[in-house]
Amino acid sequence: MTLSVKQLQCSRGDLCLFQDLSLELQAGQLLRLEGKNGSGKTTLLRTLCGLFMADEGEILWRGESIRKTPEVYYRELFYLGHQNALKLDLNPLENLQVLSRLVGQNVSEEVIEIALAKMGLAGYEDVPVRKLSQGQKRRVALSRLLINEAPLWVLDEPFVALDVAAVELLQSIIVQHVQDGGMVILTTHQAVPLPETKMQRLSLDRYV
Ligand SMILES: Nc1ncnc2c1ncn2[C@@H]1O[C@H](COP(=O)(O)OP(=O)(O)OP(=O)(O)O)[C@@H](O)[C@H]1O
Repeated sequence: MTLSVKQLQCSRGDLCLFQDLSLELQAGQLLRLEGKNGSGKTTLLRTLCGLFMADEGEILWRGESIRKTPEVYYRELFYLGHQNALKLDLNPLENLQVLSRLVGQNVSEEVIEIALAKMGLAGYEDVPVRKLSQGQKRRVALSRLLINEAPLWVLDEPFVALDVAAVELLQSIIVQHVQDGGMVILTTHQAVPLPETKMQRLSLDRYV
């Protein structure tokens, strides 16, 4: 299981954010993407998820272009962007049910309740998401990490809005996923310790 990025170039308008960017990530590895505000981290993550078109280069998953076999790639990819992608009128349980059905998963209510409880949301299962705090909303979105089956996680600033306990919890979930042979690509401006021996770092500052 390998993700290969070859000579990628991305622009926003007339501004070239990065070019000739290549990387390779294997099972059991983590990539920490670094760079100042506006350097193109979100653009790169969105490009890796097929949500933004690169000017040049290619992205291969298991040796095949993600454009050629998108159904394989999207089954094995979990993307969490800045937005939590939650329906405010639905409660956490309903949100997670809908979101897992969208990716073809049928997760039982019990499994979702366990995930919510692990994320510190026991007792909030039936509360409409609009009544939750920012950090609680983020915790609902992050509960998806505990129920999805994708090996490749792409996480854009996952630690934002979390308190110290939730940061530690998320850290341990990421470490466990990597230990289990999964792959994680993330950005964070926070100094969160992650397992150095399994981690690659890539700074976009050298591309601008
Ligand atoms: N929708 C858009 N249209 C035009 N330009 C955009 C758009 N989104 C982002 N940009 C520009 O692309 C550049 C890279 O933005 P991007 O969000 O990828 O950076 P980032 O490294 O994730 O930043 P941050 O650390 O602030 O989240 C910025 O200069 C930004 O202004």
